Amino acid sequence: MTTETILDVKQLTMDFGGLRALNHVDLTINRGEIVALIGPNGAGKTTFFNCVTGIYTPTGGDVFLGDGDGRLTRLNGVKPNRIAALGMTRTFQNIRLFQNMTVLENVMIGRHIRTNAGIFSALTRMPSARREEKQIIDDAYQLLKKVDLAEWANEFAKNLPYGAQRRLEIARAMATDPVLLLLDEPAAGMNPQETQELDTLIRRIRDKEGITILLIEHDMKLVMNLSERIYVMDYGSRIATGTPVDIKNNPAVIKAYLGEEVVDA
Ligand SMILES: Nc1ncnc2c1ncn2[C@@H]1O[C@H](COP(=O)(O)OP(=O)(O)OP(=O)(O)O)[C@@H](O)[C@H]1O
Repeated sequence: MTTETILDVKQLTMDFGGLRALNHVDLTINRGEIVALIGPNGAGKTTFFNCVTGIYTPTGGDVFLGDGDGRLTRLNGVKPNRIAALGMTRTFQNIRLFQNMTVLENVMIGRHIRTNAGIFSALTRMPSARREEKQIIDDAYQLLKKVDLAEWANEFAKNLPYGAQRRLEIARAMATDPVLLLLDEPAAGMNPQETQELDTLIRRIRDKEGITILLIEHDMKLVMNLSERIYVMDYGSRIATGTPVDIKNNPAVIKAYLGEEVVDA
């Protein structure tokens, strides 16, 4: 652990009945890094996200969120909303937008977590909430600009092209001002052009917004291009960690992926 540590996961273990989905996994991320978590289907990647974001209570281990200045908060037992407010948010493997709300409203919902007024007073239009509401609209619009969706602000989410819906999910996750953003298969279902735009967007989020990124991804070309460090899991255990070059040439990784065309990117 260093003063730059944003996420420090120690010996994370998760059992589902007799199945050990995570087996004493350690993972550390420093401020400003783009890190990927990869592994064959069923390796435990999404379970890892669910445990660190408070959706599941792990069987064992510790999760600490850092502020990048040496202060760490232990997240064991903390609820997902509180974890988001502390600075870690995520997207999901399957798109989870409010399809019948506008693009702007989808981001505003994410933003409400950050404000005092909360959703109730916003919905009931209390006078005290009005100024805050205007601020939320402005902030949400600024966020849409950052993911190149400003021109879609008043469109229903369901009318967006697929790649744009995925970008909207990222904007909504960014609405809570995270220090660390967890992306679960952000390129899933994207065509090559959308994936290229996603690559540019993720870099921009890190470089311009200073947000640290951890992504789960099966698109090895994207992973190898984008990540500075990679963690590899198989059957719930961490089997390798290193730079993209290290990982490409790691025999344990090649063995885990045997039969899948993923390491030749
Ligand atoms: N809620 C649950 N109850 C029981 N078993 C579960 C649960 N969630 C995940 N598992 C099991 O845990 C293991 C790890 O699953 P997980 O979804 O974390 O893998 P993954 O690496 O994210 O896979 P993929 O790349 O296919 O999304 C699998 O064997 C899965 O069946």
